[in-house]
Amino acid sequence: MNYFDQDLTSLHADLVAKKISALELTKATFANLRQVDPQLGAFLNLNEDAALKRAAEIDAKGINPDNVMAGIPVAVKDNIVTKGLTTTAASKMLENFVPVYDATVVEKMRASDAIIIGKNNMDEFAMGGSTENSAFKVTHNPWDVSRVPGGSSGGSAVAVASGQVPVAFGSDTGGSIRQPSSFNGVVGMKPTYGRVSRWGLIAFGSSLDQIGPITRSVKDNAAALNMIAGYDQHDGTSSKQAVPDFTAGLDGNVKGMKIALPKEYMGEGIDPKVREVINNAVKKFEELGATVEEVSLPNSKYGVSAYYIIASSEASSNLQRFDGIRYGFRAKDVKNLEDVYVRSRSEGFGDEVKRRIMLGTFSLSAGYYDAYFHKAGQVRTMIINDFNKVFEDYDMIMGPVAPTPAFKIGDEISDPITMYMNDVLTIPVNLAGLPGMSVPAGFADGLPVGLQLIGKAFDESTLYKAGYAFEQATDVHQQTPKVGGAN
Ligand SMILES: NC(=O)C[C@H](N)C(=O)O
Repeated sequence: MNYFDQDLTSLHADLVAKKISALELTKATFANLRQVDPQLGAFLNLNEDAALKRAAEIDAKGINPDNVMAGIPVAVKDNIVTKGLTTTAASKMLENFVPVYDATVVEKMRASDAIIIGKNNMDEFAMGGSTENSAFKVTHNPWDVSRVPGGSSGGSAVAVASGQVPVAFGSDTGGSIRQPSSFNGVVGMKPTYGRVSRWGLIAFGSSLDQIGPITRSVKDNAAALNMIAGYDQHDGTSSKQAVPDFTAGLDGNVKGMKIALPKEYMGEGIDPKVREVINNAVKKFEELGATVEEVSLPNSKYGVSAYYIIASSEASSNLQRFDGIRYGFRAKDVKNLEDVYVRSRSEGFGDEVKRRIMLGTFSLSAGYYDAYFHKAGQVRTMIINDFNKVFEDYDMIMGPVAPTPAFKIGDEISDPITMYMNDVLTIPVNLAGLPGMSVPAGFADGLPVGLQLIGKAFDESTLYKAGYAFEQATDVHQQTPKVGGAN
């Protein structure tokens, strides 16, 4: 069974009415996955035995009619630790790593009786925008298998887009949920920094990383965020802000909403076909009674440079723990201690990860710190100020997610700067810690294009409200990709 014709509401109704059991649903999910995923490669490892056992337990105790996630199969990006289930971050360094604890989000999934189906492919340690940096496999875009799925949460976005699971969880440091969601025609939310616990997320850029849901519809996305949001004593940066019900207020009404369209997001470097899709979305919002006005985020253009200094600096520190001693990959036939470090890290990490470690170590080193890391922090403040100024007058910002639709596998991987520029429109949102969502907006030459909605801190609700209204007014989200509908 694929999930193209079902959403969480209808699945939940069927489970409660016992039209299908959680066990039958789980079995059907694996049966379909075995047909579909060999063509796509969204999963790195499956959790089949444990999932079937868990589904039977959930059936035995009964589906809670007030919990829409009960008995629902979900997929999890492979940088989110799962107790007893291999978690590799798509790195040779962690090829055989079986965590001894669950990430807080995974604990919440288990507490909600969601069923973890497996772990999704990604760029190694979440560094990349195409999933081509995985040490293990290539993931293909279900709309055109010669194209990348985006990244770094490419496997999670493909698992949902191809109808294999109704919900997947990714992480977003500079666009890693939103860009693959845009490339695959699904809904992806990067929540406000602090909204979701990072405990158990294998750290990349700790001041930027957030976990968020990927789904086929806005309402499903809101329900999935309900499950994972909230303060966690294990994550000092998680927020005590009250968590609203994100599915409330989805009424299709955006009359009077004031929306800002940054001119920098629609200018040079943006594929004209992407711009056309976004312009049509603007018209749709205006028809629905919102006002859309052009604004400026003048410092956006410095975002990519600042991000690759900040994120790489944080990564160089976070990845020090992979030293060949404590856990993870250790090189064979080593001569001495230094050889353990050097060879384990040289052989265990892929090229992009090494590039970031070197970049980060350089920008943190004495003599360069002020010129790079400190300066990048100042740029970050300017970007935050740009957003604050716009949000004095507007409820929400919108624009494209990425400058282009999905590109061909192999086309950009040898050119890091081109790859980094993919994130030019998503990175500022992470630097400012704001919520950002990709909603399917249309197609360019048969490839999905996402609309990015950016909100005030802790105002995911406005994004869901607007995204829902847009979704109801278009049929884009009902289209299905070439690969996925096996049975
Ligand atoms: N991790 C992310 O959010 C994606 C970004 N392309 C990066 O490589 O850093």
